[in-house]
Amino acid sequence: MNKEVSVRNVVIGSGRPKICVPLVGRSVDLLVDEAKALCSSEIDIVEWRVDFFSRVSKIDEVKNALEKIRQVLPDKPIIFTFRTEREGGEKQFEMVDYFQLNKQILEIESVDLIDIELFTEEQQRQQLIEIAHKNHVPVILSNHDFDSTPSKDEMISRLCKSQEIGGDIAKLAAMPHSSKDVLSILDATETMISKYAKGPIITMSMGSLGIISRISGGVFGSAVTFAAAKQASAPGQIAVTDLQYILSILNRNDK
Ligand SMILES: O=C1C[C@@](O)(C(=O)O)C[C@@H](O)[C@@H]1O
Repeated sequence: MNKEVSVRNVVIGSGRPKICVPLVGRSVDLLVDEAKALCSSEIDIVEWRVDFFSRVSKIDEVKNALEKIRQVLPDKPIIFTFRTEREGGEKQFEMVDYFQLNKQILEIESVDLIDIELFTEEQQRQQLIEIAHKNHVPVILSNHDFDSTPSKDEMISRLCKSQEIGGDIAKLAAMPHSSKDVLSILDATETMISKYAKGPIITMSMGSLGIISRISGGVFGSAVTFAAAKQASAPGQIAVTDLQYILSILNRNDK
């Protein structure tokens, strides 16, 4: 039995896949509008993609925006994510600033989960994981390949590495060039769950070819699926209302 990760009232890694919606507003007002639009929606988790925020280099403004989002969504688990440019993010940012930003956010203890990229400098990355754990914030260790889909073995090895070095949840997103690539990521997910997973796994195949993985990933063991409200944060995300409807059919007998 794999360990689940519980944040607020959401158990990641058990029952139906959880729906996560990214907030991508560039200003506080836009973020608050996006958050308000989600208030009455039956989503499980929100991800603040802070790399979209125009004032991301001003830590006080980041903290203030986070507080405003929290006021609108007091009970929703919030993932804090700065996606680096080389893994599909919006902004060029020095890595020293990436580590500093994440560290300062962890210290104020107002996020429920943090996304840290696997392929970052080892010592700093491990220090960040340690700080997260000290502050009781579970870590999603992530890797995104916007150009291609690695081999099944390589995907498994990255997911295993993510859990070995302290990720509470291992995540991998890859771009397919064929339907075989999509099958390969679903296959890697299933192998992880049946053989190697120590905690929840999140995978997705991106772009239009990969949409099937966002809908059906839960069948193979992916614990969270990302959907768009106002604007997608990655290629292939479908509208949250469509995803909710499809998942309600696929999970009729589940909680
Ligand atoms: O890692 C992910 C997954 C994602 O890239 C996707 O493909 O849905 C979207 C990102 O916002 C998130 O951080």
